Amino acid sequence: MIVVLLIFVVTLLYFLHKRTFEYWKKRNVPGPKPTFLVGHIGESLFGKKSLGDCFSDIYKEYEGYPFIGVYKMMTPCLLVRDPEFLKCIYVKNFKSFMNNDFFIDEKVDPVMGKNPFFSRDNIWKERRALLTPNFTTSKMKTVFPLLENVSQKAVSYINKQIDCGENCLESKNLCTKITLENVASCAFGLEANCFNDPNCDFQDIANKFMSPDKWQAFKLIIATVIPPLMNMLSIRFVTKEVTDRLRKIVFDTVDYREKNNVQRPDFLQSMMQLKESTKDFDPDDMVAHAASFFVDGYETSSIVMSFLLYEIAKHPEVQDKLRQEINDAMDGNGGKLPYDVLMEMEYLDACLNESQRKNPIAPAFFKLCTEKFSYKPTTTSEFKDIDVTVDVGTVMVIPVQGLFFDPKYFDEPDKFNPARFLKENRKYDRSQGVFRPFGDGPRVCIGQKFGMLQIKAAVAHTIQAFSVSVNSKTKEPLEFDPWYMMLSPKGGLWLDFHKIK
Ligand code: HEM
Repeated sequence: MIVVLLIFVVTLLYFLHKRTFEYWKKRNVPGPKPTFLVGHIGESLFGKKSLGDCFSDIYKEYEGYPFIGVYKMMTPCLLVRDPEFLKCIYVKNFKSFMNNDFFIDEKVDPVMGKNPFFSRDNIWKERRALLTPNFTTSKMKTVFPLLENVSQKAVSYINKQIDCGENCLESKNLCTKITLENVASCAFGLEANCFNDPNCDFQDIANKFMSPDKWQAFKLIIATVIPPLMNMLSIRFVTKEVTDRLRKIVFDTVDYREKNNVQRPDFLQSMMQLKESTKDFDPDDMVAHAASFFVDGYETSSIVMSFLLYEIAKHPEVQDKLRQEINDAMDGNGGKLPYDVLMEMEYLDACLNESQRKNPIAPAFFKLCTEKFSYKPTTTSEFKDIDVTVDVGTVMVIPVQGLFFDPKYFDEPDKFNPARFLKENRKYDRSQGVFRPFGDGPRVCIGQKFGMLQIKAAVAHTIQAFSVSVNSKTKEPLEFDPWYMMLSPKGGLWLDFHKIK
């Protein structure tokens, strides 16, 4: 009996495998041979490679092809190499690709479920429209003094560490303190106290939310690889404990402001106004959006900032040039770095771009096809002349890491070379617009301005005050934790700080 059952199961699996993995073959789309059940991401599922590396390797192998048929376990996905096709996905034919291949039901996870990143269709449109006014240039100018204040506190914190004989700090740890202080101040109008108390409330919430522990990493893998399982198994990104703590922070602060008639130029104030002026915007929406701002605002920016400091530390010639630009800007502005001046610092901008190119925090994105779409490379394109029709429900893989390290678009891609992003070198630019660290089109990162501003402010003040070098505790060449969906270097990025006299 058992043998018969076994033969039945094996036969069933064989036909399932054959049917699933013939999807691209039937459509004449080229691609590597998939592995039983795991498709092309087996090495990532077993922790041997990151998901970004899996797709980047396929990207390299299929040089000259505009797209490649791959499988995320048993889900057919189209990995897109052609920059023209990418433009269609992000901008030109946005209607066909408007959803991310991530979805969190707000009934399961009331904080992340209301985040635009995890929302779909018209609900996404409504939420995006509601939040957009909080991220305009004029809003950034309003919150800038709050960010400047935190940057100065970061400098005092590093100074204090040095005075206590501690020159060596872990970059991500330092940058998380900075971004947590920023979002606590800009989202809730509170001081997080991360520089004085390593166990402060916000740091504790952050540790529970996003620390690359195995369970949180596993949740991210499920959300990326089999998104529907998150809802089927009622898995929450933000645990009930963290949600309740964030809710208490928001309600206590709102209560205090209402009783004391306090007005502050921050995100929470905007949410309070929305509660008053918008039908169907209830206190839970206010909590979810303020909490989302907190969650989105600190982690991505702290990873980007930590790599920028590391690259600057590793390249003394870049550091000298950057410090010169900062000092010149400060000299011309009474020892200060006002918003407009910071925004015009070209070399700082180039360093940030180059660091994001070399260390992309999201090495692959996934978009969902929502309306049938056909693509054929143009006759002038350098890609092979093959076409494809993408059906509704197909997952599109944007191989960010593959594109950012392709020598066709970036000379000597392994080299940290900020000069490639300077205006004077634009005439040599061959990148065909593939550099999109914040995405593009209607779904571009809503917090791009805020993220860049907080990184630039903190890095400029730090580099002005300290010379930075890499400490031997950093394990080089860097190796990344394959379980963590964003970039997490094993052992951390340890940097030495020395006061500039
Ligand atoms: C340097 C830091 C950051 C990076 C590299 C980054 C990157 C990204 C990327 C790649 C996307 C996806 C874009 C797409 O789907 O095409 C995204 C979406 C998003 N980001 Fe950011 N982000 C950063 C900072 C922030 C900050 C500071 C906030 C808010 C305070 C934020 C809020 C969001 C939201 C809400 C979305 C979803 C937008 C939508 O789907 O409409 N991000 N981000």
